[in-house]
Order: sequence, then C-alpha cells, then structure tokens
Amino acid sequence: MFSLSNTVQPQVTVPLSHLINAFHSPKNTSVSVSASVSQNQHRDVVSEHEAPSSEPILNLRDLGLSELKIGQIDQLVDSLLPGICKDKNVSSHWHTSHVSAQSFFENKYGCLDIFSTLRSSCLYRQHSRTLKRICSDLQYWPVFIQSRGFKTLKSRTRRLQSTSERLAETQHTAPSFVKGFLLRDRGSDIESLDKLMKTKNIPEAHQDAFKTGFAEGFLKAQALTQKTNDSLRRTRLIVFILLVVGIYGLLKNPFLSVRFRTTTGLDSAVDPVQMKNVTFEHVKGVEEAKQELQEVVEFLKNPQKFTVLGGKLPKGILLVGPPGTGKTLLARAVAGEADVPFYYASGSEFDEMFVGVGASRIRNLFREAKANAPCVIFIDELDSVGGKRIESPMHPYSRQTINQLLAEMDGFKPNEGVIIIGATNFPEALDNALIRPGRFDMQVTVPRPDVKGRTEILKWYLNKIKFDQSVDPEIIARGTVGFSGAELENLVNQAALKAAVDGKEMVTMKELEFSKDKILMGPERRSVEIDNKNKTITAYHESGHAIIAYYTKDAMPINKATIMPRGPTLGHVSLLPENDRWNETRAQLLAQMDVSMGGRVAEELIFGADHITTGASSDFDNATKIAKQMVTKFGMSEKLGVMTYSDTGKLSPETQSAIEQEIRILLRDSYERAKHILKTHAKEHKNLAEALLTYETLDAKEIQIVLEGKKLDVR
Ligand SMILES: Nc1ncnc2c1ncn2[C@@H]1O[C@H](COP(=O)(O)OP(=O)(O)OP(=O)(O)O)[C@@H](O)[C@H]1O
Ligand SMILES: [Zn+2]
Repeated sequence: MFSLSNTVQPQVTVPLSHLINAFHSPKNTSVSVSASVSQNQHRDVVSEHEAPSSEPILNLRDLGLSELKIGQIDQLVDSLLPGICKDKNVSSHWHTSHVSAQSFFENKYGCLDIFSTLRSSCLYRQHSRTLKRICSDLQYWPVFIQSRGFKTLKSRTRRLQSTSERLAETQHTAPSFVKGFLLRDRGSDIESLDKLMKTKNIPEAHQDAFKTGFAEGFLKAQALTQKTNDSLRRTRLIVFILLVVGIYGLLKNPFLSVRFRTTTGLDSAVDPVQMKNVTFEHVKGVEEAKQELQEVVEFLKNPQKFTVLGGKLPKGILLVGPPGTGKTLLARAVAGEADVPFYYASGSEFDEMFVGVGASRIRNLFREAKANAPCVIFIDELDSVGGKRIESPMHPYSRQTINQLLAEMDGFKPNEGVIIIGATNFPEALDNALIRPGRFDMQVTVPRPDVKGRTEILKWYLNKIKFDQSVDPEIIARGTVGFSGAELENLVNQAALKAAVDGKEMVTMKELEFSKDKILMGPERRSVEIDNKNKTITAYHESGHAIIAYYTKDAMPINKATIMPRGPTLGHVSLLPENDRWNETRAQLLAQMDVSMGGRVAEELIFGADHITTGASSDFDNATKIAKQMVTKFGMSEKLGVMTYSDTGKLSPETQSAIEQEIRILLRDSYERAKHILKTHAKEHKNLAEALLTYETLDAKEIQIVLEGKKLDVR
C-alpha cells in the first residue's frame, strides 16, 4: 500500500509496514488485540476515550527494534517520514471516524488500512498522545481521502475557489508522493460535509454516525461508478483491439471478402496442386488435343531446349470446347505429365463487385506462379474474366480485371516457364486483346468425342466398376451421339447404381441401356397406369416406326423398341448409326422422315382415320424440320435450286409459298412411302406390336427374330 509510486523510498515503506505488524503482533502487546476491528467497532469507539494507561513499552522485535520506548517511536517515525510528526497548523475540519475508516479504506484500495488498524489497536489507546499525533498527521494520507466523494454543487464552487490556498497549504505539509492525493478536493468536501451537518442540525453525539453513513453511501456509489468505468474501459479496449485487427486485415488484404473466399477461390489458386497422378492416360477420346499439348509438356519439362533454338512458345493456350469434354482434365494432365505445380483458378472468382479485388487476385496468382516456375496456371471459364470489355452493371470492374490479366501476361517472358491454360465454352465472347499473339495465341479444340472416343471413355470408366463380359461399350457409344466425357462417366456411374439397387453383382447391358435412356429421355414412369387401349395404340405406333426403319435401305439400324413410358413419351424406338454421321445423304434424310411418319401411318391403317392420336406430333416436328432444311439449307429441292434461304421472314411472298409448297410435297411423299411399306408388311407390323405388348421392350436381335416370323424365347 505504501508503494504508491516510484518516488517512495523503499526504506520508508518497509519499516512502516513492519511497524504496524509489530503493533499488531500479540507478543508485542500486553493486551490482547485478537478481536478484529470490524467486530469491535463500537468497542473501539468507546475505548478510544477510556484507554488504559499501562505498559508504555513497545516490543518491536519484528522490526529488529526491540524494546522501543514511546519517545523513540516519535524519533523513529520522524526520521522515516521527516516532517510528518512536526506540529503543523493544519486545522482539520474532519472528525475522525474510526468506525468506518477501515471499510473505507479496504473498499477503496483493496488492502488493509494500517493506520486505521493502528488507531483501533489498544496500543493506540495506551499511548494515545504520541500515536494520536501520528494518526492525525496521517490524516493527510489516502486513508481519509475518500471524503472527496461528498460532492455537491457548492463544494465544487468552493473547491475552485480554494484550490490555490490548499495547494500552498499542502506543499509544505506532506511528502511529495502524497501531494497528488491531497490536492484532490479534501478541504471543500470537508467543508461541504460540515455545512451539511450544520444545516441538518445533527447533534454532536450523532455526527460520527452521520459521517460514517454518508461515507459508506459514498463508497458504495464510488464502487458502482468504478465498476461501470471498468466495464466501459474494457469495452473500449475490445472495440479498439477489434478496430486494430480490422485495419490490419484491410491493409494486408484490401478487402476482407478475399479472406473469406480464400478457401474456395484464391487459396486454391495460390496453393498449387501437384498433378502427378493425372496424365494424358486419363484423358480419352481427345487424341488431337493431346498431341497439340504434348509440345507444351516438353517445354515445361525442359525449357532450355526451346530457348537454345530461339523459338518462342505460346504463353497462353486456349482450350475451346463444350462443357464436360475434359478441358480441365487436359490442363491437369499437362501439369501432371511435366510434373510441375498446377494453379487452378476459375474466371468467375475474379469477377467481383468490388473495385480492385479481381485485379488483385490476378496479381497474387501470377506472383505465386512466377515464384514457382515452371508451372501451369489454369483459368477455367476464361470468358467470365476475359469477356469483351464492356461496362455492365453486373460486372462493374471487369475491365480492370481483364486489363490486369493482360498486363500480367505481358509481364513475363515467353520462356520464363509459366504456361497459362485458359478454358472456355464461348471463344467468341473473349476479348480480342486476349487472343492476339503473345497472349492466348494457341487454340486447342476439345470437341465432343466421336464414337471411337466415346467407346474409349466408356471402357475407361467401365474398368473402374464390375461389369459383365457381355457388355459391349461400342453399342452404348453408338447410341450416345453428342455425349461429352462427363456425361459418359455419369452414364456408367448411373448403371452401376442401378445394378446395386437391383441387387445385381455386376453391370450388364441392360443397366447401361437403362441409364442411357434415363439421361436421354428422363426417368421411367413405371407407376403410370396406362390402359390397354392406349398401350395397344402405342405398340402399333412404335412398331410402325420400327417396320419402316427395318425395311428402308438408308434408315439407321434399329437398336431397341419399347412401350415403357419414359419422360414425356409413352414409348420409343431407338436407332443406332453405325458411325457418327459427319454428312448425311439425301436418301438418309428421306429415310429419317419416312421412319418418323411410320407412327401416324400405323395408327391410321390399324385404327382408322377417326382414331388417329396426338402422339405423332413430335414425329411431325422432326420430319418437318428435316424437310425444311433440305429445301432452305441443303439445296436439295429441284424447284428452289441450290440456294440457302436463311431468314424466311424477309423473303418475298412468292418464294415463301414456294418453300412451303416444296416442304409439303416432301412430307406428303414421305407419308405415302411409309404407308406403302406398312401396307406391304402388315403381318410383320402386327407381330411386332403384339410382341411389344407382351414383352414391353425388344432389342435389335429380338426385333429381327419377330420380323423374320420366328418365335421369341420366353423370357
Ligand atoms: N475425355 C475425357 N476422358 C476421360 N474423362 C473425361 C473426359 N472428359 C470429361 N471427363 C470426365 O468428366 C469430368 C469433367 O470434365 P472436365 O471438368 O475436365 O470438363 P471441362 O471441359 O473442363 O468442363 P467445363 O467446361 O464445364 O469446365 C472429368 O473430371 C472426367 O472425370
Ligand atoms: Zn412416334
């Protein structure tokens, strides 16, 4: 408690506390002082006036000052605290309340008030004269300073008036470290309290109690204010810390959103992924693309080989192709083959609503990549960052981002070892500046796989599951024209799931066909109750298509016929081209039209003109589309000649009607051909329809058996 500040001499603090300990020690006094001050408050007040006067000797063994006389204590205190024992003309208006002094002090300073203890001890009573003097001098000590709490408006004014007087007064009466305390409004508070007591006419006998009560109330209020202040201070500190952390975060990263997104965006870009496990082996059906990228792999493996000859490799390679064709996989394979780090970033990550964020991400990405060259940076969906630099409210800062990308691409030398691979589904949407030489100057097309590619991809994914030996991936490949690698992977996966659901041990053709139809036409609708009449109509309609396909020379071979409802259809016949058709002949187009007509012709022949259904509408759509293209696009109409008619709306009415006329003739002829075939093969038509009603689905072989007039094995 005495170590209030550094100005306090250690010699002063230690002896005084020892002194009090010594006073308190039972050995040192002949009278027991075991009762605590608080327990004996009243007794203390009383005994103060009737202190017995025996044993004037102090036993200060603890101080190493044994057998000290009272007069010597004076000297001791005087030497330790010079001036404190001297008589001063300080008139204290304050009447000491020993009842509450202790609790004042403890509440306020959190430690024992040794002076109060001193006053309440029997030693004080025994040697009252000397100790009283010490204690009254010590009234200047913080012990009584809590009196400042008696604040009134008047005391405040008084205080202002008397500040200078008190300053002078305190300067020569107290040690310097106490001055701070003394300067606080002791005098004015004492005055105001005195005044209060006078105005309230408090009798002399109750004045002590009054002061005590007042002081206790004040202390409680003080403690409350202290608490509030503390919590306020704490809140301010927390807010301050948060503010500092926030500012730091902002400085480190201009936008905090960057940090939040790092796990999905920037971090994945900045943390390279080593692609050792992905090689060209994993990418099937895109042989040309692989060949073109092979030289990039060579460059990454051995950049010096290229620099020696002075050749420049493209900085950027643009992979162009529909979704799911393996562009990302190819880029990974390039990094994997060359065994270099792979930085992945998606263009949409750079597309930000906030100014500068996209640009700063690009900067970060390139900085990291350059530090780890040779490496591959892959930017997926390049069109979303490198699209034409138009200002749009949706992408307000795209211009800045793309400029940054251009700057970064210009910023490193071609042979620095960083290869940027961009991927896009819409190369037309890219900014021209991005595809000029020196940037993405090499384009590699990644098309949808052809039948050979699809077979390879199917085999690759089939090898990852258990499949029956009877499975022919080529048949599935033939029936999945236009499927991308990702779709084929999904097909195999769905077949595996179906086999698992059906409790089969391995995947068979049936599951593969099932999942193919599901992807092409939507899920089966087994729960749909279709009445026999509708089933019969569907069976004849579908077998009508099948008969035309079977007996028309240029039609595609039949793969399957079914009357199982699926998606929006009640049944369908699927045809398989032997190969992907790059070109189609006039005969093939006419055959396709005839097959489409087969459904309606069958309905009409079997059920009569009045019972034809709406079920043929999509067949007509298909046939009309082919006929229209033959006339307006393919130059296959004698009457309209070898000419294209792109915008039929702008044509003269005569030409328009001529086109319509030609289309109509083509369709009518097709209808007649189909009718002829079905009339000719009425028996086969009937057999096939009945077989479909019995078996629901027939594959190519079964259809052939039925049409050859043989009996089907009972399944
Ligand atoms: N040619 C392929 N060979 C093997 N697997 C392929 C092939 N193409 C696609 N896949 C499979 O499909 C998944 C998706 O392909 P990927 O992400 O590479 O396509 P993408 O062309 O990058 O598509 P997007 O344009 O939508 O980003 C691959 O992870 C892979 O499993
Ligand atoms: Zn049909």
